[in-house]
Amino acid sequence: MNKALTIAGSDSGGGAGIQADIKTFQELDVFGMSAITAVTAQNTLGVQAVYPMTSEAVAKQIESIGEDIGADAVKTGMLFNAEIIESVSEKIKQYGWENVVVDPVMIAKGGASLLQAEAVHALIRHLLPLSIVITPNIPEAEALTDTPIRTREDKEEAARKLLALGVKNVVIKGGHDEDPNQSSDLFFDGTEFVTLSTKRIPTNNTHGTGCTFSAAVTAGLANGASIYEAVQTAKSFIQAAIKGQVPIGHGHGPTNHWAYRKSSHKE
Ligand SMILES: Nc1ncnc2c1ncn2[C@@H]1O[C@H](COP(=O)(O)OP(=O)(O)O)[C@@H](O)[C@H]1O
Ligand SMILES: Cc1ncc(COP(=O)(O)O)c(N)n1
Repeated sequence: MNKALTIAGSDSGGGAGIQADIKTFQELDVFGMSAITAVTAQNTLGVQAVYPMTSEAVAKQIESIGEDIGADAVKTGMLFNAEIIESVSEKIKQYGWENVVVDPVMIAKGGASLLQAEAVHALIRHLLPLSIVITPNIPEAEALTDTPIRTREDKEEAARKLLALGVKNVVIKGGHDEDPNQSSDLFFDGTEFVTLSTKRIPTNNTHGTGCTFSAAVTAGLANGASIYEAVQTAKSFIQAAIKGQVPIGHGHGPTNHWAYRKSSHKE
């Protein structure tokens, strides 16, 4: 029984955060568990409120899993503040977890802050060195490296800077790219750059794409895949999920977490 733990925020609307992660784990045959860092009141229109947990409450949830069940892979999403980042990092070290996927969530698509600006430094200092792979989108990669990203060369430069911070592997996701035809993610393991491209799907329903993608990478690692294999499957999973669409709510709708299972053509 392969088990994965997500340490992230709750999205009441069900499209991102903990909810997206657990749905994705389930779809990829992994037993999903959670440590909730914050409760958000959220829907397809945006984030209406954020209620962070105490760092103690987060640590306790992780201990409950570490002391009894264990985890084959762990992912982090919304961590909100420096105290939570520090206690999550401590617990990851305590339990010796190595398959750690860090999705450095900073800002929701509607603009709400999911990580306090002063916590970026704590993320870099405490958590990034414990990760096996990090999955920033373009604005997050820019914030972590102080590098504006416009071109492919900029992405490579940012990826190199992230590895210099102690990161072992990185995927810079291309959802925010200008390219109208392709959505291309750049994978870098310190030696080779590999681009994973799929056809860009014209849609507003991209709420939770980043969470879903990094959860799929985590599920792959829990199932024993290599990092690159896990990233490849995650790219197919998110492509199917965006294509599948779930047109609910009045704003940016979520992705379809069961579409990959149902699709006969896994791209
Ligand atoms: N319109 C789209 N069509 C196809 N793939 C997309 C689209 N938008 C995002 N993606 C893919 O979804 C994943 C998440 O990317 P991104 O949206 O950049 O993350 P985030 O949600 O963290 O901002 C990446 O694999 C990216 O290439
Ligand atoms: C609780 C929570 N965590 C993360 C996101 C980011 O979502 P996205 O995957 O669209 O960047 C979110 N909107 N809410």
